[in-house]
Amino acid sequence: MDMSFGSESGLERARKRRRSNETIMKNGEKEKEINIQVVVRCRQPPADKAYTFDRVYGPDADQARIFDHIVIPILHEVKAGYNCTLFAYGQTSTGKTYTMEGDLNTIDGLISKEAGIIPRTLFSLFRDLEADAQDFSVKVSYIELYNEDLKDLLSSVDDPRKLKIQDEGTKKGILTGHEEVLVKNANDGIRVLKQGSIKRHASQTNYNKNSSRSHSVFSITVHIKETMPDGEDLLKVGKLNLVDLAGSECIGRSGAENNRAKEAGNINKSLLTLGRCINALNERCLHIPFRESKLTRLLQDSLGGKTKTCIIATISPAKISYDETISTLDYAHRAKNIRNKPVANQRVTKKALIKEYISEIERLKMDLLVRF
Ligand SMILES: Nc1ncnc2c1ncn2[C@@H]1O[C@H](COP(=O)(O)OP(=O)(O)OP(=O)(O)O)[C@@H](O)[C@H]1O
Repeated sequence: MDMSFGSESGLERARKRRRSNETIMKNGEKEKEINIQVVVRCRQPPADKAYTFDRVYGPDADQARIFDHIVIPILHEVKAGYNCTLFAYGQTSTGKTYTMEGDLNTIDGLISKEAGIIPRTLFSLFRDLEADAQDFSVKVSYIELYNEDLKDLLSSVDDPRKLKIQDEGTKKGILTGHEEVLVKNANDGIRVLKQGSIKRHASQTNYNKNSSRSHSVFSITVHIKETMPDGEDLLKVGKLNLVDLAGSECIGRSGAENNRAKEAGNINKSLLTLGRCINALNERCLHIPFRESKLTRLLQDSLGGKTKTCIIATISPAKISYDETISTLDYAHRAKNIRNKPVANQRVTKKALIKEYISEIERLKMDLLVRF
């Protein structure tokens, strides 16, 4: 006998949810698969090949337009308690650092026209949080990955042993042991960013007089207090990772020799692993080679995980860069098919947060004991 007559059977409901890419989790929350967002920023688009992306910007797109279109919606998700990642990918000298950082100088406490995503994010975030008149706190961290070594750009002690990427359970891919600096306002955040940027590995290449030779991740974590109807205070936590990847380059043409050639080799190797992970995710393979580089271990949750991710692919206007441009577009096109299952972070009680801070203090004390 068909027990579901006149109403939907459980199987039919599950089928419908699968068609809409929706799963109901144990705690009753809906988990929905969404595609990674891919945006292309080009100073002159290639004429003879067609691709489909979420958005494409030409040479007339200024920093404010990129921020308003791409980042504002992501900031809403961060404030709603999601983890989000935005990363810039592209050939060397195509504008990744310009897009992510741009001009970091402020005039009378205001950002410049050429300011990129990070300074604009800090200003927009503080403006919104202050307008909402809720209790909140904002912390930032800044790390770089150079030649497969992680470095905390905000730490006064240079001890790479402190930094660890978790491999197990729900914390898989999460970095621990790095400084998280509490910032009071946007200008304070920019001061911290500038302080870290000075320490970042950069050198002159044939293509770029200030080329980033490392991958960097600037993270902004926001805690917002919410008071429940029963009077209990809960904290909503959202995080935004802003990733500036080192540029992919053709070693022969970029003039890299000796250590610089080794650097370029390492950069290309980690980007190659990132490409292999994107391909494997795209082809729905069972094994994704995340573990083969620290870059992909760090980005694991952003690719096929619970994070909301957007990739900005930057391409060159130069004819000589045609092959690299096509390679970037192919890379970005494949990334477009990756599906993430974003889940909002659980609200935490003050008690749970204090417990977390106590264990963090214990861990830092142990670190000090080991060092001295
Ligand atoms: N859309 C743009 N408008 C104006 N200037 C730009 C734009 N994109 C990049 N530039 C300029 O081009 C130069 C190279 O840009 P940038 O350093 O951001 O490249 P990159 O992709 O980060 O390079 P690398 O991978 O070598 O670090 C910089 O001087 C930057 O100011």
